[in-house]
Amino acid sequence: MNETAETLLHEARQARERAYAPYSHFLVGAALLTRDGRRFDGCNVENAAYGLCNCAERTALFSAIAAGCKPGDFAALAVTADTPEPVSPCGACRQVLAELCDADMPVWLGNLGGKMQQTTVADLLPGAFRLEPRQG
Ligand SMILES: O=c1ccn([C@H]2C[C@H](O)[C@@H](CO)O2)c(=O)[nH]1
Ligand SMILES: [Zn+2]
Repeated sequence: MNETAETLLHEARQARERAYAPYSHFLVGAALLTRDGRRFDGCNVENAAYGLCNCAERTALFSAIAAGCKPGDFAALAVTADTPEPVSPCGACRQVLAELCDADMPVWLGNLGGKMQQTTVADLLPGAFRLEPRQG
């Protein structure tokens, strides 16, 4: 595992501890790195109206956008949860990743046991729907 992946997964694990998940009790953390070296963390935030639950990945991406980042500004994302295998992002997050991140952006998926799987945005959602095509 490279140093950036290790650092980002460590931050994702810390962000996971801030998850608000009283309904599923499934805590997830994410850490997003921008090309200019900034970091944005995310955790899942649930709601009694279950459809409003927001995943860790989207929390990180949306807070980066809210801070002024633009699509394509991102270099890598790490996500972790307490799963037997590296956590697998949901379809909604894959769609948001496909819109905001470059197709070849690395995504590091981890678990608390230290397993790690490297993938990319395009591998997570091949043939993603887009109104304005980006590469991939
Ligand atoms: O990759 C994932 C998968 C699930 N969740 C959240 C959504 C919900 O709060 C809880 C159970 O699905 O986990 C994430 O944050 N990221
Ligand atoms: Zn999701």
